[in-house]
Amino acid sequence: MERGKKAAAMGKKGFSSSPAMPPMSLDQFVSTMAPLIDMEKEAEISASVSSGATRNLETAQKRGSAIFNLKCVDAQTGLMGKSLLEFQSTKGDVLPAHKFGIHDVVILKPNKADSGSAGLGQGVVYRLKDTSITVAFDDMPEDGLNSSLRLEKVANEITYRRMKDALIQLSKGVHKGPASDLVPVLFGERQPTVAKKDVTFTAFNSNLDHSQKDAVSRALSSKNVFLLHGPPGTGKTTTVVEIILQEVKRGSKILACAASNIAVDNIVERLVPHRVKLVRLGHPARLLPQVLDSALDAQVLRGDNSSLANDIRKEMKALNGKLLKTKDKNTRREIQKELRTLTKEERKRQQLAVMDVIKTADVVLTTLTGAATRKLDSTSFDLVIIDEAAQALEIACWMPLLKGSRCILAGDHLQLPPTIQSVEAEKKGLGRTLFERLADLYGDEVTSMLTVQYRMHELIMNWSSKELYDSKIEAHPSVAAHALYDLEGANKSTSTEATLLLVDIAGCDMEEKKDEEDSTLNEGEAKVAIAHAKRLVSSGVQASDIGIITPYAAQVVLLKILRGNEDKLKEVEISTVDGFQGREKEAIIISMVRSNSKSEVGFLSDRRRMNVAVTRARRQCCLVCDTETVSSDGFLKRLVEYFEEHGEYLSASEYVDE
Ligand SMILES: Nc1ncnc2c1ncn2[C@@H]1O[C@H](COP(=O)(O)OP(=O)(O)OP(=O)(O)O)[C@@H](O)[C@H]1O
Repeated sequence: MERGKKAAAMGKKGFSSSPAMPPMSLDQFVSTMAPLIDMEKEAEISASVSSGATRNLETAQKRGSAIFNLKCVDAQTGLMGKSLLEFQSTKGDVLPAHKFGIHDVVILKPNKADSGSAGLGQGVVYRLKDTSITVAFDDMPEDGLNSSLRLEKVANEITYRRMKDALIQLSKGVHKGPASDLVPVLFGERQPTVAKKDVTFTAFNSNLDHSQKDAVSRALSSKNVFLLHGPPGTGKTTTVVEIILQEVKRGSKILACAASNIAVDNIVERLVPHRVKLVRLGHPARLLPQVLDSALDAQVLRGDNSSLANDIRKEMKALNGKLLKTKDKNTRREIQKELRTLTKEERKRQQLAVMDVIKTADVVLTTLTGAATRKLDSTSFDLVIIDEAAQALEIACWMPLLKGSRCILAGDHLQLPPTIQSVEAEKKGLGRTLFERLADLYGDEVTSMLTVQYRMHELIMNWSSKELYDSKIEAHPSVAAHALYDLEGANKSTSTEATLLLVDIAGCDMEEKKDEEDSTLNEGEAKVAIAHAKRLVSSGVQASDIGIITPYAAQVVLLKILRGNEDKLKEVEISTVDGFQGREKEAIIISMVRSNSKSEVGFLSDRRRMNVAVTRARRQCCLVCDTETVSSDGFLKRLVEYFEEHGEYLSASEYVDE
């Protein structure tokens, strides 16, 4: 029987978020993915300013891939010699709507420069606020900083090149590489195996719950592949960290990766107190300040080979000085020869310094793309661990996987998948994750689900647990009944008492609209969401404990405008649902936006998006929506009914005029 069918017949799965797909062979994978990567690359390039498609700068601005009319308000040196420049709008407070993200590569140009011009410098977005953007440049741009400026987003072609390389390596066969035993298992040609005897261990973290302990034990027993399924708030990263510590104790060399820099840094931060020998690879501007000490650059600077390289550089400087003063041909030739030798030696010393650090580390941590760096070319690992694996393209996971003989993937395919720009590539399966594919292929045989959650009040959790996790999740007693008014400084009031609150805009004349970019927004609903945030703050809840999230980008901009400069609400975080994955707040206000006579709900019906939205809340979840419109979708109807049954119902009219 084919493996996928076999798993189904044995009742091992039923946990895919999309209809079960037939198992995929290595050849099929390579031939399907190659054109899809190109499509995705094209889609990203055409959305960036440098492409012909957006030569028109006005279009670039509309699309959010350029920010115009900026002024440089601060310039500092930091981050191992990088220059940090902060920009604000010359026109007003909040930056115009844009699609810049933290860590994006950008080019700085004079405001009116041609679209094809070289610009003043290229850098990496280091910090992003509503009112300012900070960029890290390798060198301080020499001039032009006093005039009006713009930033353009650059397509990140390196990632695509590296993914393509990984695909080529896979297609050539990896018979002799470190992953030679792993590849057949991940493509269903060979069964996964586990240690004959259960592995017992003494946990470093004495608080691990039963499901976490069980998962660690099964991970340690796995010989090729293990999936750690971590629903919201269940301590997935806590468990990953315990697995890493146990594996280090066993003597394994580990490559630990995640799709995002922040997830990698989270692991680094939690490993550092255990004095693990680790190194974090990556551009310093993309790392959290608190992990910079673990960065490769910082460790290289501390190494012996690096100080030798420094001595050589000093010698070269002296020789260059001599060269400038010497006219005699023979002496010049000799100095030049010596300089060439020293240059080679210096490069060699630098490389050795890097190799030293990587060789002695028990754990190397980097993003998936970072794992394809040449610095790791000659290093293989006993274990590759990928966190956030359900948010990563499968082909991206192969960059680290090719370097290891065993793997552990952690994630939750019932939260949002990776973002894909090309609609065509998405339709053809680029977004299907390895986590999901393996879950379909092997199911429970290789999977453990964490079942105790440490974030949400029981009422918030129960909806998600029942709808998506077969009612298997339980709330830890420390959070099961926690209320907003238990927070320091908060009072018990009608606004803080409810755990679930449904604010209905049906019949309140609050129809949705489209903005110029065709994104949907709803002003009435945005006002209600802000009004509820105000009520919470008036009841003593800290603004920084409140988050307003919405599926639509245009609604985010509108909410930020409506909040304005009100000091009281400044710290309230406003974001898209997708941008808030992985985060949490004590109180979450969800603005669902859709309100129309055709009962169209668009992408609200993606259960993974609503799962992420609701499960960001720790003590209160307030759903602002048009119950008539959204109830046209069966899944959303059940959500509304759940809130009606277990929470408090209010009409939006109660918030009008606030
Ligand atoms: N066994 C435990 N006992 C007490 N608290 C725990 C335990 N496991 C996890 N937590 C707490 O639960 C919270 C979430 O843990 P962690 O960051 O590991 O979760 P996660 O599953 O990676 O998060 P997300 O839901 O965002 O993916 C943290 O505050 C953590 O300290």
